[in-house]
Amino acid sequence: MGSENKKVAILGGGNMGVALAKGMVASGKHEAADITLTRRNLRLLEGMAREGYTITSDNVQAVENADILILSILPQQLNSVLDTIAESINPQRHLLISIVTGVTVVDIQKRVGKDLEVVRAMPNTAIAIRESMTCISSSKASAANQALVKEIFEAVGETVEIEEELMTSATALCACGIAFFLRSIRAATQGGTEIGFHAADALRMAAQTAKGAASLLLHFQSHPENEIDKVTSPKGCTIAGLNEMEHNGFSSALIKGIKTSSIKAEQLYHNEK
Ligand SMILES: NC(=O)C1=CN([C@@H]2O[C@H](COP(=O)(O)OP(=O)(O)OC[C@H]3O[C@@H](n4cnc5c(N)ncnc54)[C@H](OP(=O)(O)O)[C@@H]3O)[C@@H](O)[C@H]2O)C=CC1
Ligand SMILES: O=C(O)[C@@H]1CCC=N1
Repeated sequence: MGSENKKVAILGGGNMGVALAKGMVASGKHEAADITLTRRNLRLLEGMAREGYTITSDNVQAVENADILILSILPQQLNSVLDTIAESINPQRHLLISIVTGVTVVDIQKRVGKDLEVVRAMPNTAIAIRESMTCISSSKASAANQALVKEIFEAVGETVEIEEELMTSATALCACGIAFFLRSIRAATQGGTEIGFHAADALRMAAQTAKGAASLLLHFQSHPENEIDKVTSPKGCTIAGLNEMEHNGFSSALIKGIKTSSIKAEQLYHNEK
């Protein structure tokens, strides 16, 4: 049975929970009526209810009505949610997918106290428009559940299967990465405004240029330097600007930021306990 016939409970209807639900329905493989979203402040999910999703503050009820459970709460909120739902989890029925940063499969299984199949997935906010890069670690799940999870996330973007040990690295590169690339577009916009464009025009121009740059790599499957070499004319303005950025630590700042995020991702849950 494919994921389209399954009832899904997304525990934690915040930024990612809502984006994931919208992406799943936009894929055409899921109906809003088959997806339940939970959060404590239900008022903030009223818009989703109007779109046909079931909303509730009752995590136990959501679990009892679902086949697939998706944990989308913050690491510091996890233990209390798992303690609430543990008794209602039926390992024969439920598959649990966790997108919670820095929490391992074993952490979840130990807290629930049952031999439950757990798959970790790390999507990013582009899941709302089905453009996520989702890293999945599902090697400990059955082949059927591995296929199910892949199907869910392939409907909302690209997927890659990775070792669980690399999950926090994937968080830094792909989930936090959305913010890093957006900040670079924001900075380009500020530069564009300083050299003569209205901010709104500069933003549109910078965003489409960034999209074109990423698309070149994906389309030609080429290395960034190959594409950069095509832009940098001898004695030209691109190499002058690029070198000025590098003298100011452009690549270094990005590399250091990604490493810092990866270390922090590892600590989010384990330092809380
Ligand atoms: N944001 C991102 O780009 C990404 C985030 N992640 C991970 O996904 C998870 C969710 O992140 P994000 O959506 O950004 O965080 P949010 O804070 O936006 O969402 C968390 C949600 O959980 C709800 N919540 C808290 N306690 C409970 C509870 N007891 N029962 C039900 N719902 C509860 C909160 O609502 P309320 O307070 O009303 O209960 C809130 O809406 C995190 O673990 C994060 O690390 C992963 C990939 C990308
Ligand atoms: O900043 C965070 O902790 C979360 C995890 C990945 C993206 N946002």
